[in-house]
This record gives sequence, C-alpha cells and structure tokens, in this order.
Amino acid sequence: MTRPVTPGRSPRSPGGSGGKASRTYRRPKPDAARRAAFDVLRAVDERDAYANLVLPGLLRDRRMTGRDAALATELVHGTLRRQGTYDAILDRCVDRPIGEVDPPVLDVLCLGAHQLLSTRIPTHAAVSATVELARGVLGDGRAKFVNAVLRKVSARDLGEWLDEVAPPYDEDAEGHLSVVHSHPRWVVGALWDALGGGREGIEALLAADNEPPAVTLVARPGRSTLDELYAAGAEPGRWSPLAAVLPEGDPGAIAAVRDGRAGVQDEGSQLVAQALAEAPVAPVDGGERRWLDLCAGPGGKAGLLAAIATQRDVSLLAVERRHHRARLVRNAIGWNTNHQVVTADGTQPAWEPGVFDRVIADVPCSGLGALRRRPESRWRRRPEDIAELGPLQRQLLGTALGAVRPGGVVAYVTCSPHKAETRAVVDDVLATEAGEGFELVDARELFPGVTDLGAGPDVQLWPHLHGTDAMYLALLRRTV
Ligand SMILES: C[S@@+](CC[C@H](N)C(=O)[O-])C[C@H]1O[C@@H](n2cnc3c(N)ncnc32)[C@H](O)[C@@H]1O
Repeated sequence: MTRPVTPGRSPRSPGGSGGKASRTYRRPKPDAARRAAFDVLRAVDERDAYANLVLPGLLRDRRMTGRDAALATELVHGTLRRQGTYDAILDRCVDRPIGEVDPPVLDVLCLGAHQLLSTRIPTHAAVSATVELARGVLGDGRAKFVNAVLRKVSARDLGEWLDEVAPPYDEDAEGHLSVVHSHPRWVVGALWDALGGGREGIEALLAADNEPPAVTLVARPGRSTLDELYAAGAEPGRWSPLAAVLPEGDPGAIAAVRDGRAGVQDEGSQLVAQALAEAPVAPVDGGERRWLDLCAGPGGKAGLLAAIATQRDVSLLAVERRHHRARLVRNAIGWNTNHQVVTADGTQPAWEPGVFDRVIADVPCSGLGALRRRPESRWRRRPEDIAELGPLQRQLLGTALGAVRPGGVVAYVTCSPHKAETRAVVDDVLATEAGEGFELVDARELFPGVTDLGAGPDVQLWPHLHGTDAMYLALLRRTV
C-alpha cells in the first residue's frame, strides 16, 4: 500500500531521485502551507485572533513566500469564510453531531473540505496532504478518522452537496441562503432586511461577501498622485477620484504608501470622507477653520480628511478612545502639526460646543458591511452585539451634533448596513433634543457618477453593486 504523497512533491518529479530511484519509503516533507493554515485556524478558534493579523506574521516568521504563502492564505480565508457550508456538509459525513468533534479535528476537516470542494487541488492530493497534516498535528488514530471523513466528502462536488444539505429555498429561504452562501442565518436576515428586494440581490450580496476584496489605494490629495500609484503598478479605481486598485503585489512596497502619502483604503471609505469634505456648508467669516473626527482610529478617514483639510488651511482634531489606535491616527495625520490627535472618550467632549465646520462620527459598529475583509467575523458577531452598540452609537452621534456650528455638517458613518445601526440611530437622535435644528442633507449628490444609490437622503453602498464595503452615510446639517 502506498503512503500519501504531499502534492507537488511526487517522487517521480524531475530532480527528485536523479534517476537512482530509491525503493525505501520517504515520509513526505512537512507541508508548510497547510501547517501554517492549520495554526492560524487554531489561533482564531482558541485565542479569538484575527486571521488577517496573525497570518502575515506567521508567514514572515516561517519565511514563507510565493506559492506556499499564497496557498496558506487561500486556505485560511476560504476555510473561514465557507465554514458554515463545510460544517453542514461535514455534519453528514461524521457519525456524531458536528459540535462534538474536537475543534482541532474539525479545523483539519474543514481545511480538507475546502480543498476538495472549492479549489482546483486534485482530490487525491487534497485528501493525502490533509491526512498527512492530521498525522502531524493530531496523531495517527485521528488521521485515520480524517481520511475516512474526507473520502466521504470527496464523493460529491459542492453543488451536489448543497442540493443535499441546504433546505429548499421555497421552504426556508434564509436557511437555504445561510448554508449555500455560508453566513449565519441571522446575518442573512439582517442583510436582506437592509437591502430589500428579492432573491437575486441578496444572493449577489452574500456571494460578494465570499470574494476577497481588491486592494484599493488612496492618493491623499496634495501628498501623492494617482500617477505615482499607477507608476507603481496600480490601475484606476472605479468611483473615487482618488482611488487606484493594486492588482497584485505588496502595497507596503510602494514608496508613497510606506511614507503615508498614500494609503490602503476601501473606495467606500474614500467616498464617504470626500462626501463630508464636499458637502455645502454655510459660509462663515474667515472661512472654515476646524474639522472633527470623533472616532478616528486607526486613521483611514482621518488621513484623507487631514490631507484635504491641509489644502484648505483647516485643522483637524482627531479623537480616539483607545491608546494604541490613537497612535495609529498620529501616524496617519501627525505629519502636519496643524492637526491634533487626542486619546479621549468622544462622548465626553473636551472641546467647546458648536465650533466645528465639519464633523465625522464613524462609530463602532458590527462591521456587517465588511465581512469579505475579515473572514472569521461573521461567526463571531452575535445579534445581541447590535443592541449593545446602539446606545454608544446614539451618544456619539449626539456629541457630534453638539460639536458642529450653525450651517455646518455632520457625517454619521458605519461599515454596517444593519438598519438598527444606520437609519434607526439617525432617526432616533434626530427625534431627541440633540437633533433639534438639524436637517438631513441628500447625500447622494455628493457621490458624483456613483449609481444605485437608492431613494436617499442617506447613502448605502454595497459590495455587490459598488465593489466597496457596505458603508452607510447620513449627512446632517445644522440649520440654526
Ligand atoms: C469604525 S472605527 C473608526 C474607523 C476610522 N474612522 C477609520 O476610518 O480608520 C470606530 C473607532 O471608534 C473608537 N471608539 C469607540 N468608542 C469610542 C468613544 N467613546 N470615543 C472615541 N472613540 C471611540 C474605536 O476604538 C474605533 O477605533
């Protein structure tokens, strides 16, 4: 009986045995990519780590580059995103409820299922390499179990499995979409509620959440140019006049990004920051002087706003409650001493009320609009989180309204489309004393050329329609 052979390491491959074929069995070399993927999945599971943060460090420490690094990345992201689908399939292939399978064993099984059902890795290679991984990290006994389960998984392709395990759409639409597109059922419900419409739209949105986003750059005005980014290999962005898309390569290798003159920023974030900067405000003697970013960390929007503010001779005050995130904001805007970063609670204003021309409250939220960016986050979030965040979101918007001068504008922003975090917050705060003297501005006019902006006056962007995160923006102008 032959033992499994790690894919790509066939003993017959050129340069393998150099013609002197040895008949003694050689244990396959440890598979660095799968081992790295397994270690990241364990960190996500055991320590609540973020795959996006753990993986790059681990690849660096293990000096993994090129194909190994690309495979490890694909395995980690794909396995985490598709975990719901794979769990439903594995549930049919093991002899006990999936919840009773040891988490490390389940991680190996999911890694195997991902290779078998969603990659072009040949079946025999996917099974043998995953069993070899299991032998190394789980031991021989459990490797046999992994082998047996993966053989069952490999009997069907993904479409056939989904027909088998997902409830029929007509009987249970949310349950069907939840299994087919690997989102928790409550998230499917919340996204659908926010998006409206029929099956086509929500399917397109859920599918977009499973696609890794393009790396988008922003050329901060007055500091870098699109031409500089194009010269470094980037291509034009879709909507934002400051955006460029990097089709491949490390953005950190681009001098403008390294120097902070440009940054990595989703086009949705660029668009909402520019909308705030371009929103009409009532003129004041001496022109605009002060802008406020109430929830600034890690500094993406602050970095862009600071560049625009500098061009207009305006100073930006950036507030962030957490020290380490405030440090990141300092990195983003500290190049100009006209701008200031303070570590403070934005709900306890340490500034005079009614003095800022423009204010942004990019409040902490569930992040349901950025699921494609953080592969594990959909499984971490709970419906209760939405309710728990509500009071802080309302307080921060209230503080933002209190900070703006008459004729000035406030941007309320979330990277979640959940209605309870978007419209409901704005409506509630407008109905309180804090909202007196404010009107909603039609924000759509501040997104020139952008299609599918809905009925307004607020704007909701969508991954499947705009290729951006699902950013939400409501613009409120102080009338008195
Ligand atoms: C959605 S993020 C902001 C993203 C940021 N505007 C950007 O574009 O990079 C929300 C931020 O608000 C911060 N935050 C949470 N509660 C806060 C509070 N009470 N006051 C100020 N900042 C707060 C969080 O630490 C987090 O950094």
